[in-house]
Amino acid sequence: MTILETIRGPHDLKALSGPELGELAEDIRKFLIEAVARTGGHLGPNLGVVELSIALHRAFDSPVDRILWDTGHQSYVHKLLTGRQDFSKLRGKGGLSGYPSREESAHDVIENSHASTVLGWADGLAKANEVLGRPHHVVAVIGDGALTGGMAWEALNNIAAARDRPLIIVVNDNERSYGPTIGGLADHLATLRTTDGYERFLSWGKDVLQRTPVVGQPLYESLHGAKKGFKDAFAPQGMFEDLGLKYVGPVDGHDIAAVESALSRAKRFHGPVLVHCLTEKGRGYAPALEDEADRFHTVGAMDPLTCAPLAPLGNPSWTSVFGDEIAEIGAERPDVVAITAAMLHPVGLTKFAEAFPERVWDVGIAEQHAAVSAAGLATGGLHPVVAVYATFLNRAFDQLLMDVALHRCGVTFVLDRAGVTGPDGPSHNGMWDLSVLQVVPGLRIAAPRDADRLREELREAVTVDDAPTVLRFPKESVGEAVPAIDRVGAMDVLHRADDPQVLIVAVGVLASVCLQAADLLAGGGIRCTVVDPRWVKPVDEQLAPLAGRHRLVAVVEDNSRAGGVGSAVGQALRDAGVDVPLRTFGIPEQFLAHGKRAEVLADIGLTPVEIAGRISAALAAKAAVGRIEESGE
Ligand SMILES: Cc1ncc(C[n+]2csc(CCOP(=O)(O)OP(=O)(O)O)c2C)c(N)n1
Ligand SMILES: CC(=O)[C@@H](O)[C@H](O)COP(=O)(O)O
Ligand SMILES: [Mg+2]
Repeated sequence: MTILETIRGPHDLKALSGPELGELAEDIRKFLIEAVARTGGHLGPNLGVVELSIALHRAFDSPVDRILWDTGHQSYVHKLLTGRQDFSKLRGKGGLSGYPSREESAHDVIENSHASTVLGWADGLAKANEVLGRPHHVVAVIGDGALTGGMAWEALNNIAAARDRPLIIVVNDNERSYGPTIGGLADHLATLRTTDGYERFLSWGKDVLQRTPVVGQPLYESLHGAKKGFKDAFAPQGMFEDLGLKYVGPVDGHDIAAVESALSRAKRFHGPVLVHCLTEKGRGYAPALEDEADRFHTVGAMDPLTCAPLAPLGNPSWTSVFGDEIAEIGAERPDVVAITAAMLHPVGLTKFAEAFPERVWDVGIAEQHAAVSAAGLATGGLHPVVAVYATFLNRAFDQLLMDVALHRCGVTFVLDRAGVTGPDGPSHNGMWDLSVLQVVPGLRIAAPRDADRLREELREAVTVDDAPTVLRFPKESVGEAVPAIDRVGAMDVLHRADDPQVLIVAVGVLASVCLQAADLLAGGGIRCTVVDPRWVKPVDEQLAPLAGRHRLVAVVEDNSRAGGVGSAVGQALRDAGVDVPLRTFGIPEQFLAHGKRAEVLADIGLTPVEIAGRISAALAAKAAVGRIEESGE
């Protein structure tokens, strides 16, 4: 039996000796590499926090003390130490979540997994402790990447305002987000790292001087008294202390005893303390350490020895089609520039950045800044392409509305991972963009159905220089090309029948699902037209007259049913006085549990069989109403 297998909860850690703790850390690394290779997941970040997680659970009494993880992608070790060691279905349907989950454990508090929120949560929880007179600790673990987010700084400002309210911030500084963390903050953390020499000098001084007869002790005391002056002079590290936070560190985040001792010191301090821990992303696994791009931030299922993917590589990903095309556009258009919020490679900007390094900016985990600075770039005469995951655009809604759209800036937002994403669970589905963006005046949204349309619509988007444009596409591989047989307005007609009864409006990647549904319906004698509007906002002017020639309209979208394309089409029909019943097949208004994308789509009925069945039922219901009306019942 390994030591890890004996750990049922944090209390089991407390009795372990130093060597046993070292063995436990080894067990955990071995476990993580084997388990995450089987299922996929956030391997690099978790390998980096093994000792830190052990030390946290020894120094504090979770769940009475609250240990909070920013983003939560680095909580696997925390799970292992809090009674969750069945990783066989990690991120899969019915298995453990890839993030903290309140349903799974009382030790988990935050599960939103959008970065930079932990300090706000900690501030609130610490205030609640104060008001309710609870003596418990609140500990927030935040990465150097997450610390680049504006929300973290709003929280720091508040935390620093109460100098006697205890709150412990652990900065897990591995010098990376996906790639190296950038900007002034990263530079400042780098400066703090160099104070290591100063700390060692101090402890050497303490040893030597305290042992020196007569003059030693007074000399040490005056040296210690002058500590702040020394630090400022030799190793400027004032920012956190100037803000009003006690700074402890830097601490070797892989030395359990050192981290535990720093945390114990922090616990005794009756105010906000920041403990700066230095860790290595991917620690202990050579392939991760050799991966310069992102240190195995996330991996798919793979062979742990060769790192070869377990699933065969299919068609290229949507991301890579975008990445190739934007690089080509960049070569033709010197005014096209790109912005990423700390995700250069995952959003497909690698080629563009290699070709035009001076025309791409990584702004950190700062989607709001990405949008506003894009407005500035556009006003300055460039055409910015802001590439983010759909779910993270939520952060920048106000900036898109007020800075980009109100100012009529030509900015293209490229939303990867739109629709159901799957294994990352409720926080990562990009299922709200088509709803929240409907209200933005002047905005145009394209939802390509295949790779050719992605290229075509991206090129159309970057020609719009007086309004924002959005392009959205899902995770994973592009399917086969779906050819158009005709055009109506700017819409592609994908399927047509004589004397059609049902108009199916297929949004983006769901076009092929709609065509299969139309085939099934044809088998039952129901004749359909299937169109892909290509640009789903604004609604094409030809859609209402086309709808008027059918008995039922079905809008199929990989987005919340509330307020998406279905709602916009319904509004357009009403405005045009077209009285045809409309059904929207989209994502129900709920947070979707993790699982494979295909499983989640099946669970919510976005499959050809379900859609065909429901269209057929809707048509039958309409016919029944018609018969009742005719007979005057
Ligand atoms: C608002 C938001 N934007 C982007 C992301 C995607 N993302 C997840 S982890 C990560 C990097 C985090 O870096 P850091 O906080 O230093 O943690 P590390 O992985 O290095 O431990 C990013 C950009 C996110 N989760 N939330
Ligand atoms: C935590 C986070 O937000 C990212 O790491 C995300 O999990 C990556 O998702 P993909 O694996 O789809 O790139
Ligand atoms: Mg980091």
